[in-house]
Amino acid sequence: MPDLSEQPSSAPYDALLLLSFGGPEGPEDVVPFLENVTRGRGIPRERLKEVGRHYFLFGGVSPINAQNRELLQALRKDFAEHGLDLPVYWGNRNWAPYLTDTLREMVTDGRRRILVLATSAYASYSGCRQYRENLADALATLETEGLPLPRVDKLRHYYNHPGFVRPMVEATLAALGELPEGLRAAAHLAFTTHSIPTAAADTSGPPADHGEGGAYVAEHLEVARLVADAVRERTGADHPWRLVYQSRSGAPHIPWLEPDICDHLEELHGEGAPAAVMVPIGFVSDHMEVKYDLDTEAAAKAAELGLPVSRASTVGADPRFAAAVRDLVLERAATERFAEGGAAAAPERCALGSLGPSHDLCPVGCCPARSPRPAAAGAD
Ligand SMILES: CC1=C(CCC(=O)O)c2cc3nc(cc4[nH]c(cc5[nH]c(cc1n2)c(C)c5CCC(=O)O)c(CCC(=O)O)c4C)C(CCC(=O)O)=C3C
Ligand SMILES: [Fe+2]
Repeated sequence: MPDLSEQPSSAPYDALLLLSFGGPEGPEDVVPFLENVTRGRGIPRERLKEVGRHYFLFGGVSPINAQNRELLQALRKDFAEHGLDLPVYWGNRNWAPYLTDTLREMVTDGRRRILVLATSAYASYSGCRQYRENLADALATLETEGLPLPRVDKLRHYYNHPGFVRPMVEATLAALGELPEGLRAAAHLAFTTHSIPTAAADTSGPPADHGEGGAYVAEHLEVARLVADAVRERTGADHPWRLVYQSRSGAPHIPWLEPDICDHLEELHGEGAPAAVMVPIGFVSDHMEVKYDLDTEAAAKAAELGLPVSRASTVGADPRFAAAVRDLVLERAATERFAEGGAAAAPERCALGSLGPSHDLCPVGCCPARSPRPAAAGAD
């Protein structure tokens, strides 16, 4: 007889929603996609033309949707193999399947208590609050349609979860292995993430974390350190490392996080570094920011300099990441049951390093928008 108390329970949740950015799937999608991304965001036309060109170089197809389909399959497989009976849906901010359509489908299917996994591991306006605003907008649309409103909660940031960090350690080791053998031991590690305006970085995370760089920079530095330490333990070599940025947009007079990966490669070359590994810790899959900004642009810069580089892969649909999501779902479900008086104890919360597990509920003032808008799944 199976012990039913051993069955993993996601109660009170009745569905998981994978919430992502979305990307174009053909040349005719590129301009409407970019219009969706930049609606009301004041991105210079020149930058948009430039970014459109990146997509056209790849046939107008972003890899991100295929990667999310893979992640969806990996999650369903992991849940099924571990007896977790929780349907998984997928919706995007900027392209089909659109979040509003998915949420409508979920409600029509009878889902009333929804947990959200965003494909962004860190605190920031773009990676956290903007998704919460998108959820609020979608809920408002369902309300105007007279549909019942589900309760929506968002999983905590998972940047320091071992299921996110450990695949990146393996990926960094693999990328070191792609460098010429004689250059490996002294190769630099360039941990890279999306640049954001310094004003957005400074106010990222809960108000208590605000200050220079905010939670955004602190969380990335933590992951960089965790990966660098684990790599040193495995190779015995003390690779110099730095956190750098990529994919800057916005007006030139507005300060964004620096240095840019290309400037950093130039600096490394100038200092006589023998080789470098680019480790895109800021991204969950090898989407366009990785394929173009690193594999195309930064790789060309390195070739021009004569600096050997390789690039570590992101976690993507790694089974360890899928297992981490299951762990986070079960943890949050148990936390809710505890809060509602249905469980004897709060669950353990898995996190590497010293920052500790991130908050479940974004407090008031977490990653504020420039102009305040309704946001779901938080305290405000
Ligand atoms: C922090 C962050 C992440 C990581 C967290 C997360 O994953 O959420 C991220 C991810 C992504 N960004 C993406 C694409 C774009 N981001 C843009 C613009 C911007 N991103 C920003 C930040 C971030 N972006 C910011 C501050 C802007 C400026 C304007 C604004 O405040 O909105 C623009 C407009 C043109 C341009 O400015 O480059 C595009 C096309 C794609 C899809 C890639 C694909 O298609 O494979 C993905 C996963
Ligand atoms: Fe936040």
